[in-house]
Amino acid sequence: MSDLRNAGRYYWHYLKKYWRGFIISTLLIAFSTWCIVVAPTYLGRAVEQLTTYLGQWTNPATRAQASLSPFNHTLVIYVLLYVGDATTIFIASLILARVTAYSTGTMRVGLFRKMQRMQVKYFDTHSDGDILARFTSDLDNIFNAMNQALLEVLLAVAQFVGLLIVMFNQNVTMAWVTMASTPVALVIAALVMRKAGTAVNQQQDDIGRLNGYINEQITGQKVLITNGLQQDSFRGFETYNNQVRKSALTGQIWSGILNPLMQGMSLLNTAIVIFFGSWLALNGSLSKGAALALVVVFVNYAQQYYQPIMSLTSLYGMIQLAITGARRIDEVRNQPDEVNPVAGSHPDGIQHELKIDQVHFSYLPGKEILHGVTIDVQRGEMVALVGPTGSGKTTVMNLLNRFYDVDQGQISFDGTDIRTFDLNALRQNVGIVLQEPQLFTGTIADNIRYGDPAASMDRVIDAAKQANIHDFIESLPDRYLTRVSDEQSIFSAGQKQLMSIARTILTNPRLLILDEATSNVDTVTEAKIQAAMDNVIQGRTSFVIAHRLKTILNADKIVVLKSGRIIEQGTHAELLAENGFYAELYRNQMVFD
Ligand SMILES: Nc1ncnc2c1ncn2[C@@H]1O[C@H](COP(=O)(O)OP(=O)(O)OP(=O)(O)O)[C@@H](O)[C@H]1O
Repeated sequence: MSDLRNAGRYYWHYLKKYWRGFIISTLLIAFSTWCIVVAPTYLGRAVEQLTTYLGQWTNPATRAQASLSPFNHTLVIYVLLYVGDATTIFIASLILARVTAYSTGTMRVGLFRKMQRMQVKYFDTHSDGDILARFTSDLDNIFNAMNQALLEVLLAVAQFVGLLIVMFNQNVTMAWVTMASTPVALVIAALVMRKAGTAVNQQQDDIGRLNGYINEQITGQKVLITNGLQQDSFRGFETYNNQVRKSALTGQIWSGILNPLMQGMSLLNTAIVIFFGSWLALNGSLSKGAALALVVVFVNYAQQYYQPIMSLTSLYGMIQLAITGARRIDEVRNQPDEVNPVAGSHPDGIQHELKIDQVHFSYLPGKEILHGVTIDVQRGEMVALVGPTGSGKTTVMNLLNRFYDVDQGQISFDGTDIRTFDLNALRQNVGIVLQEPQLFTGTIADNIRYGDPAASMDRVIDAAKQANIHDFIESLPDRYLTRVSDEQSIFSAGQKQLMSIARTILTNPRLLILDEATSNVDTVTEAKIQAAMDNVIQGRTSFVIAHRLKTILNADKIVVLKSGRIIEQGTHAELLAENGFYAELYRNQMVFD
């Protein structure tokens, strides 16, 4: 039930904007219900008028008075009522289709905007496929349900209310008798809906996991092929696919069982009405004829009474998917945003020093990764972070531009805690060249000016020259206007890295973080990357996460991390003289080089 409440809140949030459309549709639907309810009375009147006409016409004495015009008149009204019903339903469905298209469009925008505000932690802990499923399968389910069910729901409600009014107008006791089975039906419906809800939730979560798996297998296809793991990959797929099949089947069974159960309740209801009506005919104060007429009328109502409920339950599978979709999208909406201080100050680069002061940090509660790390960096200095894999180098980088916040201690620019800076302003001061650079769909020029879309072509070319990628770009037929995307990249891994360096150079950051990725490129490209890095580092305060020690020999400070602790710190010469961990690491690498 809490899912239902939350879904209600979720839909209200997006639909309240369209209240006018709803009111107009509701009025139109009320009018169409009135047409349908009133039409049979005109049919009865028409039959009565035709009988009168035939009686007069067959009698020579009255034949002159016989006229078909009252009958024709009634028949026209009867036809108009049905035309009115069809037209109003058509207009209402158009309005609701518009509401559906606009509101699901707004939901998509809301979800996308939320993604941009969310903490990096969410993306680190959820698979891309699962996140994508919320945009695709969940939003599609919501769209389908709204498209098909919204009109039906409004119609069913109007029909139900109309029927209650008519029943209570006719006979209050019989109206209560007709409604007597409602509590039992509600309890049954609530129980089944609960089961169906759990199953459909499971189904959507399983679909998210399946998508995540497929996404991972597509991304890692080359690794799979190289290692001959296609069969294992397929087995993994089968496991996830079977889970989806099982939960989808369970969901369908529970959702599908509701409609037959309500049909059974409808039959039971009719039996109750016949039984009580007959008792009333035999024992009540009404004349036998009137009581019998009442039974006939109410048997009719009893059958109609469950119609709206049944039409809602036949849509239940779809509605449940939409409720689950709302839950999964709401889950994202409820994720905490990045913490951005109100009226945060703007850092003016790093005038004197950057200090990482006694920093403790854990990604997961109780599993500390950094244990009191302290690093002092003077303006313009280059610091190299060195250490075995998993020692915490990338984690330090993650803290410097607040992908994550420290648990204890602080990071400060010129004595000011970076958590007090406006988040955007802080990030404008920090440039990062990631180990796995990303390209976006667009031209090469667009990709270089990604951080500053207004940058002139001259600045783009200048950045590309400094990054040593200009000559390659010039060799392409469309040069800077060549279209690229991350999947259809024309760049090698090393060239992609150079593109990423060009992008960072263009934004002119005060603090630079380079996650060095020279290990998987040829020596010529490596030299180019090294030269580009030297260009970009010049005159800036910088952190370099170094995997190849020969690239950091000139660093002002080399910080050696091991298991989240600093074990050595100094210049290359100092650390060699110390003859500790770094010296050994260096000697080992020199052997290979
Ligand atoms: N998002 C995350 N959630 C939980 N733990 C994480 C996360 N990212 C990293 N870790 C853990 O934090 C520790 C430090 O990881 P980190 O990526 O900082 O190491 P690193 O020194 O940069 O390694 P490498 O040289 O391999 O890049 C590792 O034990 C890792 O398992």
